[in-house]
Amino acid sequence: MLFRAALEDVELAMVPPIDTMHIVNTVHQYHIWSSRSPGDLCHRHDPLSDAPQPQSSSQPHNLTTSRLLNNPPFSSLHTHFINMTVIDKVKEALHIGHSDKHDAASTASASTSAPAPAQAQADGETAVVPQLTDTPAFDKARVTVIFVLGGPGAGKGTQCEKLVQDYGFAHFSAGDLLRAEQNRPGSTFGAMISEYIREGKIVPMEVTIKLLENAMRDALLHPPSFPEGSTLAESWKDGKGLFLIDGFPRKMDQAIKFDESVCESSFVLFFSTTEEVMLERLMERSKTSGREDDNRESIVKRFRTFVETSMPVVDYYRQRGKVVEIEASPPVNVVYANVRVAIDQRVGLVAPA
Ligand SMILES: Nc1ncnc2c1ncn2[C@@H]1O[C@H](COP(=O)(O)OP(=O)(O)OP(=O)(O)O)[C@@H](O)[C@H]1O
Ligand SMILES: O=c1ccn([C@@H]2O[C@H](COP(=O)(O)O)[C@@H](O)[C@H]2O)c(=O)[nH]1
Repeated sequence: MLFRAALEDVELAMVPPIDTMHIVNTVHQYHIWSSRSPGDLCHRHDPLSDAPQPQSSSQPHNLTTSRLLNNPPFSSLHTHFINMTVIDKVKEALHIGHSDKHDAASTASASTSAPAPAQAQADGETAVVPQLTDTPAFDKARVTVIFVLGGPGAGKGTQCEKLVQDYGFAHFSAGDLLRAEQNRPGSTFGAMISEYIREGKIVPMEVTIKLLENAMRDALLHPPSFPEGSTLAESWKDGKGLFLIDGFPRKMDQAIKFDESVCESSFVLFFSTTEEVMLERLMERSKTSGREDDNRESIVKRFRTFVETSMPVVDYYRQRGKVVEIEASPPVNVVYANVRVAIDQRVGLVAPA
């Protein structure tokens, strides 16, 4: 079976038999849960789940997609799913269109080159479509979110590490969370994430936003500990929190949905430098990083995605006066001195000397 899912509270008879897209949307609208498996990220068994308990197979009204697809008038949808690649299947289940030229081109090429293991993994597993809300999970008066953007290898992670040390931020890299999910035993999105990362493409927003939201929730529940009464402790008191969200949002849909369903960001730290500098840094990093996308072919694709898909996000925030641009070419400590000025001015935090 290609895409098994447990649908809660829906009877077959209740699903209106209209066209294929309508059915896919209907599938998406109802709650789709996976069986859950242990994971170790941020205290969660499943970092994509916001349900307190796994779905029990004995629950009433438990309708699998396989049953749905095998029943007329849905069987044509079944055939449709059989002919799809991993990325297509996920896009369709998440009802994401092939809206931009780059995505369409990359998907087309993936459809002829999808690796067998990825296909096998997607074929045998349960689909999880994370559900995002229409209202923010966190109050921006208590939770400070700073987005950290810049091209691949600009030095975002390096600067974030220093900010964590000095200011007590919780740092979540969207790429790291995706890689952890990719490697989590039992993840139904592992193969899909791997394929997107290798192609330098942006994973469907539902997955990334849910990973970020859950990581933030866990950090608020288990805040870092600081000496009582210190400025850093104050930042995490009474449900308050300070977050660096690194390498996100990379696409406009993510930017808008994160604001809507997680928390409005305060501002964007944007690290700018040339592709030449970034390429050199990434090639150096590739000697030790073990990252499957730290190779020349993936790096070129990532650069293209950055220019075509992510720079419009930076421009969107720039038009709203929310971008602090930092020249990222100089040595780490020179860059960091400018970062500190920006943080001190914009957040009003004072790091220990
Ligand atoms: N200012 C700098 N000068 C020289 N090297 C740097 C500088 N900043 C970071 N580096 C090095 O460049 C490489 C990329 O840095 P880093 O991993 O922080 O980039 P990134 O923007 O987080 O990358 P990605 O988007 O791919 O995750 C690392 O090996 C890091 O040590
Ligand atoms: O919001 C995001 C962030 C990242 N990705 C994918 O992950 C890789 C690696 O990201 P890094 O920030 O360089 O660690 C990126 O190329 C994307 O494929 C994503 O899909 N969505």
